[in-house]
Amino acid sequence: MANNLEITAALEMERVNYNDNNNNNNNNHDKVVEEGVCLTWEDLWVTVSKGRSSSKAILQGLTGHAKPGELMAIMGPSGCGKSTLLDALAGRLSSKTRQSGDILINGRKETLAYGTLAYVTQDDTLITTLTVSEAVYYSAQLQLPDSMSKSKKKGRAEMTIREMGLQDAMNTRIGGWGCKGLSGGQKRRVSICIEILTHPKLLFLDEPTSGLDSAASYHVMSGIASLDQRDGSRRTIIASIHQPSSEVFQLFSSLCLLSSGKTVYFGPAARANEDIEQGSGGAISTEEVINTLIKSYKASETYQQVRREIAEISKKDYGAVEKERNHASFLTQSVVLTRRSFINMFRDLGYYWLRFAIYVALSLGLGTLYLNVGFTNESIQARGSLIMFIVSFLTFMAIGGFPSFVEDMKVFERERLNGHYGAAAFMMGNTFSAVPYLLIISVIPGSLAYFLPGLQEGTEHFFYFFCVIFACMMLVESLMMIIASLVPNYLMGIMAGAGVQGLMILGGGLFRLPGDLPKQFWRYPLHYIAFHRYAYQGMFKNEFEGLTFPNNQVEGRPTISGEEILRNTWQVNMGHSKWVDLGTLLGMIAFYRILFLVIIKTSEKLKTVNLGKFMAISPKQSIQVTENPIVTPMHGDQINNHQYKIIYIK
Ligand SMILES: Nc1ncnc2c1ncn2[C@@H]1O[C@H](COP(=O)(O)OP(=O)(O)OP(=O)(O)O)[C@@H](O)[C@H]1O
Repeated sequence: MANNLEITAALEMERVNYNDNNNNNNNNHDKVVEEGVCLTWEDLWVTVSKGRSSSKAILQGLTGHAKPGELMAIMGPSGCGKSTLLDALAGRLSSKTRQSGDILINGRKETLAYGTLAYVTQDDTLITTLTVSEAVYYSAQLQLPDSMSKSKKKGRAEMTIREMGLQDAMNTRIGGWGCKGLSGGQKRRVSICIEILTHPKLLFLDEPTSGLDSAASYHVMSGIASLDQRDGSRRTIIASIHQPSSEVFQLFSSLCLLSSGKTVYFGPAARANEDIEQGSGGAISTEEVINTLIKSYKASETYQQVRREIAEISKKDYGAVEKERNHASFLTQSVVLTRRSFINMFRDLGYYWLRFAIYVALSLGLGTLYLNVGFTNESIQARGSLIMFIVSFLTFMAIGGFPSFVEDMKVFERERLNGHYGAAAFMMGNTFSAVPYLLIISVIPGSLAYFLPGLQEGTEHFFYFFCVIFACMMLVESLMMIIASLVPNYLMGIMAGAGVQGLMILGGGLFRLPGDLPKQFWRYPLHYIAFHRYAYQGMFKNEFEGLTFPNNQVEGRPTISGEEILRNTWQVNMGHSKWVDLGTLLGMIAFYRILFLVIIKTSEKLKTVNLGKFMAISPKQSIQVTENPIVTPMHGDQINNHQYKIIYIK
């Protein structure tokens, strides 16, 4: 932990850097080299296909620009395409949509480095158990390069929190059980802090004031508006916004007003009212005004002015955009994510502690039910059913952590989409952070369930028992993470998880002995892929091998050996040792985790085009057109008139 002196020094350095930046910017103005990112878009169409032969145009030929130092509002009624425009400009459209037109950076096709673009989503998916300073500092560690010292990262985090006016809430937890936490506006500002840590040049905000009252909206928006003045880095900020108050509206320098995916007004926010009044040509109702404006917009002087400005932008020298920025290494990200997740689990009572208490209670229940089970012939059945309960039900209970897994996935999806870290680092953090808790559950409740009934004596036997419980719990958690990455909500996840585990328990070879399992499905493949099979068999060998019981069934044979019971009663495969069964379980953990990684990597490819990186697009240069592009009729007349190209994004 960096001490306060170091942090103060780092804060001071950040300020000096900002001032230097400011001076450089001013100097650059003298040399007519503009700083920052200028975004232009021309004839931008976005469509989604509706069935085989038709598609719906969400954005219809939009043209505009956002310059450095500008705060632009995208406004319009619900469903007019604000979020779609924002996503298109940020390169985050889902791969299900199609896009055509030019989106350029500083008049050119450029790729912005990681960290120079940020996107603040509408939902505040935050880890609620963390305090504001922890949440922002963990993010700083995940995003800023390893070469930056800890104290500098801490300084950057603190500076950003102050920039967004959250200094008084620095040590307040965001939310969580039994904690009032932050207000909606404060949460929104934490989300913004997390995204601006890298000092992005281009900042997108999707409805930053949604759900907030007018005072909170003003607080959030004035924080955003003043970002530029505070660090002088001439950011280009674009925000979609719904019905802002006049105070909030005055903070914007330009406005893009949409209706049904078309431009109603584009230009300086201060002139909007006047221009709209003039352009509406005496129309009275809002609908009439909008229709008149849409019709006249492309023939208007305002539109010609926008086109002239775009042409000018392409001629201006904005200097080179940053091509590459350093990022925290995979190892750092894995360690930070493990630590963050560990703390989250520690503070979230429902995650492990409640489960731990229930495990203790159940294990005490088992201990008293099977107390000193003894070595009678009846104890054979008792030992068997005890193991069956432990392997099936105690591990099944890991399903209780499912809502938390879903929350983890939401945070991951936001952070991953914004390019904070990779899927592999998340998988590592998620795997290792759970290990200490599962070890505690395996040792303490495991000991109660083992020693109270008096299962087979010996350190090796208990060690094996503990390893199998631990492996099974890791497996159930891994399985649940796979399910969490596939289902849309936790109710469906819990049902799917319970269903899959129920089938595996049935096919494990205990409720129906392996030889009696129907061949189709139950034996091949279920019996072999259900981890319960290896857990049951390993646990049975561990318990029965080496023991002898009285035989009260066959006359003339006073005893029966554990090996005979395994072979004849439980049909256990004695061809390999119990350690092979344990090894198989450990191998399955690795397999499940790799499968989880593959699924999240595949699904993120399907969901979006860019991850954290932004690539300006131009139909002529950067987008690959499929060999035989199917040109879908899309508001046919307009397409033909304007000769739009339909472009398929890879
Ligand atoms: N991937 C998609 N598939 C189908 N329709 C879509 C898709 N994305 C957006 N739409 C539709 O396009 C229209 C515009 O959606 P968008 O979310 O951009 O509107 P919005 O102006 O941001 O609305 P709101 O203010 O309510 O958030 C809506 O009718 C929406 O249903």
